[in-house]
Amino acid sequence: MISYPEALALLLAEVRPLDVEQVALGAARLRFLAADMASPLALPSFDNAAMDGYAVRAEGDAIPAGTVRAVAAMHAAGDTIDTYPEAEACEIATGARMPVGFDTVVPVERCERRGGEVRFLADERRGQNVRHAGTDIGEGALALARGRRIDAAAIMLLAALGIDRVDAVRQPRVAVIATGSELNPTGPLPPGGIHDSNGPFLAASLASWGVEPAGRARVPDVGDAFHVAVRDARDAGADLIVTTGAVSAGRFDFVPSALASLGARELFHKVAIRPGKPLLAARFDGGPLVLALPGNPIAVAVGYRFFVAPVLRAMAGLPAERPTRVTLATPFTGREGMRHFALGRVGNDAQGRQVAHLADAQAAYRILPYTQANTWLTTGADGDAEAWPIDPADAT
Ligand SMILES: Nc1nc2c(c(=O)[nH]1)N[C@H]1C(S)=C(S)[C@@H](COP(=O)(O)OP(=O)(O)OC[C@H]3O[C@@H](n4cnc5c(N)ncnc54)[C@H](O)[C@@H]3O)O[C@H]1N2
Ligand code: MOO
Repeated sequence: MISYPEALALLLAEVRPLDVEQVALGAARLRFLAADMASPLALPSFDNAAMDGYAVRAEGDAIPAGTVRAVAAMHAAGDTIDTYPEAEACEIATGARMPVGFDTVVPVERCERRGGEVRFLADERRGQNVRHAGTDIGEGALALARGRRIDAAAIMLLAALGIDRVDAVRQPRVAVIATGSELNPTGPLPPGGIHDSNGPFLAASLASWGVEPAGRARVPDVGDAFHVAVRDARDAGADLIVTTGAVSAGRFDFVPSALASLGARELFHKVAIRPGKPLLAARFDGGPLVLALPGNPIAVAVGYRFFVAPVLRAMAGLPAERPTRVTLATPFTGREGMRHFALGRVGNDAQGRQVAHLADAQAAYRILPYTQANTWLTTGADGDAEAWPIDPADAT
């Protein structure tokens, strides 16, 4: 049986990075930047007040308590006039550009205003409460690097820089097909029926990654519905088709033969992993990749996390994900020759060190421990473990 690294290498050899397209900032969330972005502006673009108060020109290093200054004007954020040549003090709002020659802001709480004058109640330092141009980012500096996910923080910076279009990687088009005659939507179940949870799980996971859906189907184990769903996904231009179930050894495990009859070339079937061993990968020449995940829910979670996500990363032009090293609270003994993917929780021990605990009672059919875990764990060479975010969309 093929090992996990061998299987992944075969799979990734089939992936080409997706094209780049220009996207409006409002539609760019969850995509990946296709190029480094240099800052077209300095931020802040001008020296401005950090507090509401009075702008003054300090004469020495300090302004002693009791100093009185004549107030010239109210200077608010967005005001275009910025010279008050005769003024001693200028009432100023947070964010307003510092008037020319003014260098210090005294917060209003430490001021006493009497008519046209202001008196300072405490000693003040020269230069305080001014945010200088370029102290967030300088003009021409690297704002965001290629491969950076355009998340809300990136959108905040891009918007502040006045950038309304970005070069981003095209979203991958992914179809999901859940197989199983026992599967039902939510609602009352017939005898022996279960609710489809793999389909909604994959749809949610793929949405959190930021894929473009290219079809979603739930098909029985008999008839030609699977063939139709695969053809529909190909016709919809899917880059990747993810199926669940019917891929192991049973009488109704038709996915391997159905994919072959549709003309898909098998890359591998069965990987030395737990859970998820029966997993199959195939490719339609000139068409989509197919990842056929075994039906048990946690085998689907593993298939998504450790096969689908690396493919999505490669499509985005990202390098392989790097897990963090963690110490296991109790040693983990898996089966020789198998790569085990375990659920766990990373937390602090009594000394404040980070340790990982394996979730109790893990099994491929048990969903509850998955909802309680905060990390995936794989065992490292030296008995320590590698920790991976539960949702690969959270990986950097
Ligand atoms: N004789 C053998 N039996 C099994 C083997 C094997 O190697 N030899 N492998 C076991 C392993 S490991 C797994 S995993 C499962 C995978 O089997 P399939 O991929 O063929 O999946 P199914 O039989 O269709 O389903 C397995 C299990 O998962 C439930 N399921 C399926 N789809 C969904 C869904 N959309 N939502 C929720 N639950 C789903 C299904 O009802 C079954 O309980 O095979 C072992 N057996
Ligand atoms: O390995 Mo299967 O994928 O346990 O459930």
